[in-house]
Amino acid sequence: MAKGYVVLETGEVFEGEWMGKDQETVGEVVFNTSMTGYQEILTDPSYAGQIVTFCYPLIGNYGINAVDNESTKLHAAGVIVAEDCSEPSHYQAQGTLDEHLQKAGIPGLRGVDTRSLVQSIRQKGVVKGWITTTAPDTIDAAHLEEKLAEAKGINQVPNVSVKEPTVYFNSGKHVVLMDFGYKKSILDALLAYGCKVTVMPYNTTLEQVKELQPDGVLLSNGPGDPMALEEQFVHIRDISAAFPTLGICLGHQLLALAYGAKTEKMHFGHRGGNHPVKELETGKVRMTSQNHGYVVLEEGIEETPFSITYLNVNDRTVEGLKHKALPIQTVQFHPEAHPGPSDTAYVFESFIHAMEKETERVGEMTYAVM
Ligand SMILES: NC(=O)CC[C@H](N)C(=O)O
Repeated sequence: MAKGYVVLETGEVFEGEWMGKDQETVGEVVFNTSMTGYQEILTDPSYAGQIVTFCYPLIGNYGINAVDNESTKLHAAGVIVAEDCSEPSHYQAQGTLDEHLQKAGIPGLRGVDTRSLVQSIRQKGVVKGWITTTAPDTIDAAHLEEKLAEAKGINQVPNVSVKEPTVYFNSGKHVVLMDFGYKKSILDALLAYGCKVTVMPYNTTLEQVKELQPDGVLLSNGPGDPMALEEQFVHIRDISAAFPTLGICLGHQLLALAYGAKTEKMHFGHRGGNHPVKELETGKVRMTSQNHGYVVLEEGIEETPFSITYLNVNDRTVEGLKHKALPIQTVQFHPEAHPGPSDTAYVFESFIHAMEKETERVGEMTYAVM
């Protein structure tokens, strides 16, 4: 098997064996600590343009199946694993990770010292990397810089968002799902609660949402820097002021920014299935699924109409917000899980409840006028 290398922006080189598509790649090198869920992670549009390093030492052991996709394609730019299992064992398995990467056109490396690679990212922060077969001793700084400049930019949302509205019919509350790169599990969670869902492009305006007469709006997860979507902030603010709103991950960051909060890039982000968050109202700690590289800053929240609902137990970063007057709630973590624990699935219930309360409130107002 051909040798391959991941060459980091810092000049560090990690060696491995080539797997997947026979084609070089560049992207931001991030790591995920989940023990399982590699298929969901690689198909999550939030990873568009990133090279995902799996911390868990054995990946691919239950193969790739037809049910765990979070979207219709693999979005990660590359994959790095310590050991890749070539003989998966699972009743649903339809192939190996390697085969799947080849078909999807995604390159990867196996046999990499992922512990050292992750330690380096933890120390120096996320950096860009280049997966290549070029012998590292022939690469000079200018060549590396030129290659890394090919990495996709921080605004991948227009590439992953739907272009046309898509409706999923059901009998319950009607939710507009603003698609910044939504995970299928978010749609599935809404459908499981009986919601009718209209998936709308990321740049939908208040007028367009109003025409659909929804009961609520959900702003999805998605790739890149939330500040790259600055021109949408005014629309996001208008939409969220008009309907009960839930923001998840990128959706949370966008809502916070739309109301005047600030975000920053984290040193190496939160990506994994066991991030503890504390609900401030109850003091309860819950395990959450996470995947983000940016974070809403606590400083400055008091100048916005939001209060903080959740904090990360490990680093005290903001994990959730609630508008003080309007039915707007946001979470940085992923209540839909996939992969990871579903301890916070109740967030969807609370959103349904907010839509029901709003229907009641509007009903009472109509009754009072009559
Ligand atoms: N999963 C997400 O929505 C990620 C949000 C954003 N792209 C970040 O990395 O912080």
